[in-house]
Amino acid sequence: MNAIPTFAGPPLVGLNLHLLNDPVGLFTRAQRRYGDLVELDLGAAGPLYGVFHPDGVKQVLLRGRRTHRALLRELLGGGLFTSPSGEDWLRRRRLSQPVFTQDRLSRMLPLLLRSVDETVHRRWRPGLRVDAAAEMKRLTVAMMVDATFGPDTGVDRALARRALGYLLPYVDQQLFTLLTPPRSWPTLRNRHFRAARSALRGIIAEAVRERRAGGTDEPTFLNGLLEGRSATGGPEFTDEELVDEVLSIFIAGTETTGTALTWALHLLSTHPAAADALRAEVAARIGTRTPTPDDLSRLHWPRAIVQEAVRLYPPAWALRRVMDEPLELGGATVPAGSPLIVSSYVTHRHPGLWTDPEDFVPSRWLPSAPEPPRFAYFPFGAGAHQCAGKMFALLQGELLLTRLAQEFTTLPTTRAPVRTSATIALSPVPTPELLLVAAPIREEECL
Ligand code: HEM
Repeated sequence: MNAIPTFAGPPLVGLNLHLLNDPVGLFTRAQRRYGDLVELDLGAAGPLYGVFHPDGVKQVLLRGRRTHRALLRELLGGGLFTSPSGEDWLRRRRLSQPVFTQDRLSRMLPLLLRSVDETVHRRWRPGLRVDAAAEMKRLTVAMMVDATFGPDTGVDRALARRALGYLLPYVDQQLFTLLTPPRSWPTLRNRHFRAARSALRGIIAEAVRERRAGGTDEPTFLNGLLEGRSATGGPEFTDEELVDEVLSIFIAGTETTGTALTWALHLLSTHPAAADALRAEVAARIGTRTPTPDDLSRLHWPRAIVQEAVRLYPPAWALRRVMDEPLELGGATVPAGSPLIVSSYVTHRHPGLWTDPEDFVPSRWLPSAPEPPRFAYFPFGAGAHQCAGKMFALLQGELLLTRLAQEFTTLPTTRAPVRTSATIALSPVPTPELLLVAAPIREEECL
C-alpha cells in the first residue's frame, strides 16, 4: 500500500492560516509539490485530504456526502443549496425539478433579454469606463429577480436587489474572515444583515401568497417551485420551505454567475483575438437581430468563452465531502469519514491534463475540439449535487456576450495584473475596469 504524502505546517496551527489567507494558492502548491492525493496538516483540527486527479474527483463527487452547511443554514435557511446530503435534500431536489427544465429556460429568454438590453443598450455607451464586477453583479441580480418573480408582479424589485446585494457580502465575511464580532451582537453590520434578510424573506413570502391566490403561468422559478407536486406526485413545498428555496436559488445563483461573467468580460478585453472570433460568429449567424433560443443554439463562441472563463476561474473553486467508506486511489487509502476536498481551480489547471493549462483558449470548447478527460472539468460540480442552475447560468452568459458583440468591443483600462480572491466565489482583485468601444455589427458584415 502506498503512503499518502503530507503537506505539513507548524505544530497545532498546521496550515490553517494559509487555508484562510490563500486557500487556492495552498491547494495549488499541494498538488504541484506532492501530487494528486495529499494530506494537508490542519494541526489540532486534524487532516484534510486534497484529491486532485479526475479519478479521485469522480469517486469523491459521486460517492461522497456533503456535510458542511451549518453556518449557511443558520444565515440563510434550509433550501436546496444549503442542505446537507440526505432525505430532506433529496425531497427538495425532486420537488425543484420543474424549475430548471429546458422548456422553462427557453421561454424565459425574453425575460432575461430585458435586463441584458437594459445594460447593453441603455446603461452602456461608447467611451464609458465600467467596473465589470459592479455591472455584472447588478445585471445578474436583476436577471435573478425577474426570472424568479416575473416582470409584472407587485414585487418591490429595488428593495429585493438592495437586500440581496447586502446578504452576499455579509455571508462572505462570516465564512471567510477570521475575527468577526459574534452574530448576536447588535453591530451595524449584524443589524443590516438581519434587516436585509427579513426584507427579502418578506418579499418572497408575499410573492408566494400572491401566486397561491391565483397567479400567472409565466415560466418563472417561483412558478416552477409551485409546480413541484404535479411533476413528482409527492407532497409539495410548504410556504416556509418555498421562501427558503427561493433564497437558496438567489444565493447559489447570483454571486457565482456574476463573478463568472466578470471574468469572461475581463478575459475578452485582454484577448482581442477571442473577441474578434466572437464578433465574427455573431455577425455571420445572427447579425443585428434579437437572439432567439434557435439562434443561441447555432452560436458556439459565446458558450465557449464562458466555459473557458469558468475553467480558469471557477467561481465554486473547491467542494468538501466526506465518504462513508475508505477512498482507494493509486494504491493509497484514505480512511472512511475523513474530510475530503476537490478543487476545480487546481484540477482545471493540472499540467498533466490540459494543453496550455494557464492560457485562455476558448477554442478548446468548440464542437470540433477533443473533449477533456471526464472529471477534469467540473465548474458546476458533478454527481447528485451538480449545479441545478447550470443551464440557466450558461444561458445568461450566452445572451450577454451575444448582445455585447453586436454593439461593443472592450479594452482594459490598465495593464495592472488581476489576482484572485477566494471567498464564497473566486473574484478578481482589483475589480477589472473596461473601456467600451463602439463596434456595432453592420448589415454588410452579415452573411
Ligand atoms: C457560473 C455560475 C454557477 C456556478 C459556477 C455554479 C456552481 C455550482 C456548484 C459547483 C455546485 C455544487 C455544489 C456542491 O456540490 O456542493 C452548485 C450547486 C447549486 N447551484 Fe450552482 N452555480 C452557478 C450558477 C447557479 C445558478 C444561476 C443557480 C440558480 C438559478 C444555481 C443553483 C444551484 C443550486 C440550487 C445548487 C445546489 C444543488 C444541490 O445541492 O442539489 N447555480 N452550483
